[in-house]
Amino acid sequence: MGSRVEHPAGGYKKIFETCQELAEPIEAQVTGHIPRWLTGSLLRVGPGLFEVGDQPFHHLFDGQALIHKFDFKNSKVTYYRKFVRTDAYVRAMTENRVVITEFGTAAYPDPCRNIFSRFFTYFQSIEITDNCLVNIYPIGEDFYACTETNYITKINPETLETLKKVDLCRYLSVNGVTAHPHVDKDGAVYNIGNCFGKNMSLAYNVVKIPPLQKDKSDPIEKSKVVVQFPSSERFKPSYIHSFGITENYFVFVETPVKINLLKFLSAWAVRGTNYMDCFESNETMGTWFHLASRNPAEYKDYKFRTSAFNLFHHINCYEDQDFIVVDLCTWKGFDFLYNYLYLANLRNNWEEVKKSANLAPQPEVRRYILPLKVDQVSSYSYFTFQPLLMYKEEKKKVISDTYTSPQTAQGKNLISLPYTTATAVLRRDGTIWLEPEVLFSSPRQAFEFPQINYSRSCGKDYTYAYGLGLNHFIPDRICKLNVKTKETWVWQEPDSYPSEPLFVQTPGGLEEDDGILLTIVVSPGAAQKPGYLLILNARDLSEIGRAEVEVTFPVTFHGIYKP
Ligand SMILES: CCCCCCCCCCCCCCCC(=O)OC/C=C(C)/C=C/C=C(C)/C=C/C1=C(C)CCCC1(C)C
Ligand SMILES: [Fe+2]
Repeated sequence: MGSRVEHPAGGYKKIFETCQELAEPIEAQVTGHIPRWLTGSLLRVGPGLFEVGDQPFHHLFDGQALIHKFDFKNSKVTYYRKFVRTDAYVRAMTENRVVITEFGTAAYPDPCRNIFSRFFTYFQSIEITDNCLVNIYPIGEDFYACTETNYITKINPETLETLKKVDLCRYLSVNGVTAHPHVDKDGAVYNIGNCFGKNMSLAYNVVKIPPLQKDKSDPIEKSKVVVQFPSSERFKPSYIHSFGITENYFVFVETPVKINLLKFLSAWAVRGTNYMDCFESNETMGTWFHLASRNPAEYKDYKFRTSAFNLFHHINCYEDQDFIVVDLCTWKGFDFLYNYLYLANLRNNWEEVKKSANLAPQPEVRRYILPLKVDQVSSYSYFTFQPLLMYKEEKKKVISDTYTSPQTAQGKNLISLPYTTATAVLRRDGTIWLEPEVLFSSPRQAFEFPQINYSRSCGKDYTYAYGLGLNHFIPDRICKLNVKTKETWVWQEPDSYPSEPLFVQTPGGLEEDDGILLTIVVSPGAAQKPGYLLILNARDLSEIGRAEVEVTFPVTFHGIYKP
């Protein structure tokens, strides 16, 4: 699955270019075939406008949200796209400048206003962005586009019109939530977000938006916090991009990528800095795993620790006997990966792109296993927990802190599942040190933007994960990974740049991988049309069909298939 493909022509630069929205849907030219049962829409979102007037956006996560839609009906395919009319977009268009600060681009006060009015604007409270470029998810019968702040934007999934902006802070005690909620079979939506409470008390809140109400009222109005995870540091919550859920547990991985709240609340408002300026790495804490039970919703005070990594995407988690299996797309080390995702880096020539990726954290798909039965040992282990300071020398410390005794499980591997090499070792200070089993690793070749057969396998034992292959950050292949055998499959074509593959199950399909993958591909080479929707057989990644259009697509992050 590790790609050896090179991109000297730099065709990937196309996916970081501004495009126009469409006045109406365009019909695509189909080759191969479109399964007759595929009747629905593929909705995806990403940045579509990378500059306003003469002001460029600097970071991959700054461009203004553009929604893409492929409709499938009677084996015909149409394509449509529209910018979301967020406040960030509408005000930028109106004033022809960046008005709301984005992730890596600060907005400056209107130069036309006089010096006194500009001075006061500097001290106004921070205007949080509603630029919903990351994902789309259902709540009740509605669809929302989102970023990771407290604002989500309701859209019409047919016309792509923007319907309303919702401030989650009005209903929930959170400052933002992830763009990766879990949606239960009954339609309940679970998510997690930072909560900066009274007296600067910090926590991570798991929230639940209930399913569609009998009286058809808006489920968001009935949303509530179900459980809280504590923060490892008083003023510095960790950045969270996704979380895990099993039948009975929530899994939260607290990484060393920290948001410095003091910087966020003070410096930014005064000096016109941006979100990226508020991040820092904790070089000593490593990574902490947390668990909470779902019913009753209760935090479980295990102290699972491992070495430092960045985490954006959980693949899946499940319970097996007295263990929780947690599969993750990790990036090794505490250096924040987003530091390497400035557009200037990604738009560089291929040799430069490779140089920069060589300096960044390296990707690895890992399986961690959390033992649930550690009570009998913790009762007589020395359990006054102190933050560990010596993670740099972790291996040495594991040896000196642990000892094997006939009465306790200290120093022994607590994992007894026969199929894994992952370990969990109880240490004298009461922490449980985890070492992963590596499911996939290849230098600077990431298996990212993971997907599974979600309706069948989320939170359950499973076999297959699908993902986008990143070659020095450039998306150039679609991958499938058997998480049990580590067997891999790849779809790849020269000078072609695909997106996250969404799995759609074949109606009545019996096997976990009975289905198709939908991905949108940019192919700027002259010999073909510049963009297409690609349908792959999820069994072996062979091509079933493609629907080509005369336009390219800027990068998209996530999306959904709406049957
Ligand atoms: C698809 C191909 C991509 C090509 C290159 C990609 C390389 C990618 C490497 C893999 C990892 C990818 C992770 C993708 C993550 C993603 O989609 O991130 C988008 C995240 C965004 C836009 C986050 C916005 C967060 C904000 C604005 C947070 C704001 C806040 C704070 C920082 C502190 C206070 C609270 C608040 C306001 C929520
Ligand atoms: Fe994501």
